Amino acid sequence: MDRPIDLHDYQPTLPDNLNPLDPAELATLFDGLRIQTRHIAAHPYDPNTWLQRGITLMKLRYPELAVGDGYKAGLLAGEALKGLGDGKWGLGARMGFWMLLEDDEAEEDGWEREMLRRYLDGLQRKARELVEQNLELWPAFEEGRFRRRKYPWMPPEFASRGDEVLRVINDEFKDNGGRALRNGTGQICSVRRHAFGVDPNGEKPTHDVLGVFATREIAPDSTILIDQSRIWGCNGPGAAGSLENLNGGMGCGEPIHPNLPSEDTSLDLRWIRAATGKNARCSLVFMRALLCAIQDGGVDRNSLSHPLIARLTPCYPAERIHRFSLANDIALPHTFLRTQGGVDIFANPFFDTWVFSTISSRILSNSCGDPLAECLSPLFSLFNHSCEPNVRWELHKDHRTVVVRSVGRMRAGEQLFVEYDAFLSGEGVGRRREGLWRWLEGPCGCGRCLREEEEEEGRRVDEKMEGVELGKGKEWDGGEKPVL
Ligand SMILES: C[S@@+](CC[C@H](N)C(=O)[O-])C[C@H]1O[C@@H](n2cnc3c(N)ncnc32)[C@H](O)[C@@H]1O
Repeated sequence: MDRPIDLHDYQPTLPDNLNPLDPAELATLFDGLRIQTRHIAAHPYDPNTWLQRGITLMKLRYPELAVGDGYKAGLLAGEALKGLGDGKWGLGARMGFWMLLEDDEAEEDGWEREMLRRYLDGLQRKARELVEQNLELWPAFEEGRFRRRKYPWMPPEFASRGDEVLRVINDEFKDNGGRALRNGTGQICSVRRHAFGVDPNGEKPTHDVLGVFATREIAPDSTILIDQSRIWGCNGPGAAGSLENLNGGMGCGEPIHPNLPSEDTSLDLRWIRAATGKNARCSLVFMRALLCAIQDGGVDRNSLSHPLIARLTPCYPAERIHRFSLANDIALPHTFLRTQGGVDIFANPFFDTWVFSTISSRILSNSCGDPLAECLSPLFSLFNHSCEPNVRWELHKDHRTVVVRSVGRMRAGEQLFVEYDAFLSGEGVGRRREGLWRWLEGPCGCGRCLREEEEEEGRRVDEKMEGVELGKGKEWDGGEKPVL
C-alpha cells in the first residue's frame, strides 16, 4: 500500500452505490494511505497507526481492509492494556508512541499510568467502532459485504502470469505425464496462452487466458493427470464416530482429517474445523495456502509470489456481492499466522489483509470440491470448462487427489475441457450460462454454447422474417390493415 498508484485503477469494494469520490479527495486519501503504511512499517506495534490507516481505508470504501486494520488496532490496544496491568507498557521517551518499557522505566507514577490506561481504552473503543461501522449485525452476525476487485497498489508482477510461471507449470505437467503413463516418460499435456483464441478486434487482452492442451494423441479412457495437492481441506469426521461434523453438516470417515498422519503436532488444524463448522473445508484451504507459502518461501516473501498461488487467475466478478466474516476471514487467519505460522502480523507486510483478500479471490474460481471437501489442485486448476467436455475428473476420497481421464480420442493440439457443473448440462444455453456465471465471471465461451447461441439467434431471425412475410402477404393480398 506504500506504492504510488494510478487513480484510474481505483475501484472501491464497497457495494453501495454512493456518489464517486472527488479526484482531489481521492488523491489526498491515497497520499495519506501511503504515509500511514510507512508509519506502520516504522511503528508496527502502535495501535494508533493501524486505527488511522483503517479510517483511511474506510473512507476509500474498502470495508474488508478497514476491518482488518481495525481488528489489529483493537488487538494491540488490548494487549497493551494487559501489559499495563503487568507494568510493562509506557510512553516511548519523546517518541510519541506506546512501547514496552525497560525494567527501570516501568516505575511510572499512578497518574501517568491512569492517563495511559484511558488513552488505550479510547483507542480500543474507536477500533471497535471502526470494525462495527464496516460490518453488519444482520442477517449474519458480524459479517460485511464487499465486491472483489484488484487493488490498485498490487505490484505488476502479481497482476498477471509471467513466462517463468508457465515454465514451472509445464515442468510439472512433464513430471505428471510420466506418472499418469506409468512408464516414467513422456508429456501428455501442457499449458498455453490465448486459450480461447485471440480477440479479432484486439479489444480484449487474451495473453493471460490460459488453458491445457494435448501435446500428443490421446486414446479414449486414458489417465491424463493424477494431481495431488497440498492445499486442501475437509469438514473432518464427526464426534463419537458419527458422520456429522461437529457443528452440523456432513463429515468424512477419516479420523485424522483435516490433518494427515505425516504432519507433526505443531500443525494440528482441528481447532479451525471446530471454529468454522460446515465452512471448515474452505477456511482450511485458505490456511493451507498461507502455510504452503510460509513452508516454501519463509515469512519474508509475499505469499502471492508462491508458484501455487501466482499461477491462479483471480475472480473479480463485476456485479457479485461477497460476504466476509470478522471471525472466519479476519480473526482466524491472523490467529493461525501468529500461533502456527510464526508470522509477526503487525511488522510483516507480506501477510496484510489485502493479500488475504487477493489470495481468496484466486482460490474462489480455481478450487474444486463438494459439500464435504475442497481442493486447490496445482494443475487441474488450469483446465477450462466446456458444456461438452472431452475429459472427466474425480476427486479421490483423500480429498486432495484429482484424477483426469479422457472421454474419447483426442488429437495433439486439442484443448482439454472439463465440466465445472455437470448438473447444468441438460439445460438450454441461457440457463447454462446463467448457472455458470459464478465460475466464469462472464458468458461461457465453449463450442456448444457458441453453437447453440448461433442457432437461437438464427431461429429468432427466422421468426422475425416470418412475421414480416406474413404482414406483407396480408397487405399484398389486399386484406385489412392491422389496427394499431
Ligand atoms: C479454473 S480457471 C481455468 C484457467 C484459466 N483460464 C486461467 O487462465 O488460469 C477458471 C477461469 O477460466 C475462465 N474460463 C474457464 N472456462 C471458460 C469458458 N468456457 N468460457 C469462458 N471463460 C472460461 C474463467 O475466467 C474462469 O474464471
